[in-house]
Amino acid sequence: MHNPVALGTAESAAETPVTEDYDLMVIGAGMAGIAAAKKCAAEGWRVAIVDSLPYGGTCALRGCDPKKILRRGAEIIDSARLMRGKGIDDAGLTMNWPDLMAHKHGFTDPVPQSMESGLDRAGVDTLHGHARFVGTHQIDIDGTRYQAERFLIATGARPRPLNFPGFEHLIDSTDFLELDALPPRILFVGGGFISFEFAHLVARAGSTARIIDRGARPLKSFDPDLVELLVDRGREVGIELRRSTQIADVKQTGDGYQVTLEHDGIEETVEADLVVHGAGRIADLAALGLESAGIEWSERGVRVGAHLQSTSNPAVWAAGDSADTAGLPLTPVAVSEAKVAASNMIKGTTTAPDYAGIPTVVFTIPELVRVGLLESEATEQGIDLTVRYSDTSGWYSNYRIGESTATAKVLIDRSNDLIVGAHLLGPEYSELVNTFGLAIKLGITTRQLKSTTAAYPTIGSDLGSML
Ligand SMILES: Cc1cc2nc3c(=O)[nH]c(=O)nc-3n(C[C@H](O)[C@H](O)[C@H](O)COP(=O)(O)OP(=O)(O)OC[C@H]3O[C@@H](n4cnc5c(N)ncnc54)[C@H](O)[C@@H]3O)c2cc1C
Ligand SMILES: NC(=O)c1ccc[n+]([C@@H]2O[C@H](COP(=O)([O-])OP(=O)(O)OC[C@H]3O[C@@H](n4cnc5c(N)ncnc54)[C@H](O)[C@@H]3O)[C@@H](O)[C@H]2O)c1
Repeated sequence: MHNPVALGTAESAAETPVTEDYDLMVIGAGMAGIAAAKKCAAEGWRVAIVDSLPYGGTCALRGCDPKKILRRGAEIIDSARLMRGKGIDDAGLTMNWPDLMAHKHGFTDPVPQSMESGLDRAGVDTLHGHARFVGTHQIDIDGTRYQAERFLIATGARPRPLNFPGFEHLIDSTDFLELDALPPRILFVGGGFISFEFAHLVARAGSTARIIDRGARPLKSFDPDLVELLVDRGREVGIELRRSTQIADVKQTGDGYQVTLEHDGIEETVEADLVVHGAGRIADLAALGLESAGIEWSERGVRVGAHLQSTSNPAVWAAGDSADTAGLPLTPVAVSEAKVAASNMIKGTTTAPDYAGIPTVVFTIPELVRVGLLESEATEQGIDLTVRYSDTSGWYSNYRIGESTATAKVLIDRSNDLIVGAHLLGPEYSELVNTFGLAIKLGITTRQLKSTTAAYPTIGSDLGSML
């Protein structure tokens, strides 16, 4: 933790004294901000980082990591159920939510201190408070003013504001990951990552899950055939999906909620004990005073050029969920963009991030995975495709664990034998996709991939047969 010392006066008309003068100030101590701060400090730059919340950001504290710890409980319940009558008696097996939460806290609680210590060791000044631009090269942090030659905006994303009557009754993903108990009936607004992942979790914990999506197709960025298989598998464990349905309003009723749904002009009211926001996230920029620094932005993020520098203020860079780039709002993308932005600042270069081969996973049970192009995108690009579609449910790996929903769709460019997309639905396929990602990134042909030998029997040894 850094104690500021007053240095001089502000460069602009502002009269508040400027406390420090840095080579780089990073706003947001999530995965993007921390990666960039360390990289620039390693070059001998004077670097400061600030966050209004404990250090660690969404992924480590309120997203990927705690979510997947809680999912472990659901995995065990589901795995035992799949082995019912095959040697496992799952009668009486239950998820103890408070114990699972305590297990989660065992991971998340030490994160802020350990992140901050790592930054301290790297020579980065660690600041706390809400940052707001007050000039092209100045920010205010809770009444103290700082000046820097450059800024990296890495403020992440927040739930998209909703406007139907009663929206204030919804809890968001952060609240969900802190729940003391799971109530019996949970309704999720939106048919994306958050709703599907949480619905698969609560369904194994004994709650009923209902997902309301305003679109006809949930999980739109994934292969539509595989999404339908996942929806069917979800139905088997009690997850109900309503498509093309709007929320008309949410009313509190004693200790629960009445949610009025509207589909094709017809209204229907359903009961829920909890209503969860899974209707998308927007860049967290509205309270950052970007106008004071002439920084163009939208809800997609800070407008940046291909090398992540602001299109309107050359002192400003952006990375991760708060940058308007072609990269998806995912942790590996945030880290990769932050490293590219830092490298461009240090070397004065104009490198663009390379998003090729970065996989994305919906951590449902089983998991849904994508890397590379969708089949429709590849066809639109005129690629002469071979589509290798395999129902892998009967393969040894899935037979062994009793899973009856598993599929692979691999898209291969016939002209050069390169994989352009891989879409998988099945247990442990979130590990297998990393090999597909490697092949896409490094331009490994299917012939070369098939020439490698995996340990047997492993999920990796199924890869050759998927090609
Ligand atoms: C429930 C959930 C599950 C997810 N699961 C996955 C997953 O499994 N895999 C995956 O790849 N991605 C996942 N994501 C997405 C992933 O968490 C984000 O893409 C990633 O955290 C973005 O990192 P970031 O550094 O850009 O922003 P963040 O980690 O959000 O960090 C931004 C930081 O900026 C701070 N901040 C904001 N405004 C200010 C301000 N004005 N002053 C000071 N500080 C400020 C915030 O407090 C925050 O700590 C998930 C997201 C959610 C919500
Ligand atoms: N495993 C992961 O990598 C992971 C997990 C969770 C979140 N995330 C990140 O967080 C982001 C946000 O997740 P998310 O699930 O909130 O959003 P999302 O963008 O994945 O899905 C939002 C869904 O909500 C629907 N929707 C929007 N407004 C609605 C309304 N008023 N009523 C009904 N439906 C509505 C949309 O049609 C869409 O299907 C994701 O884009 C993802 O990048 C990633």
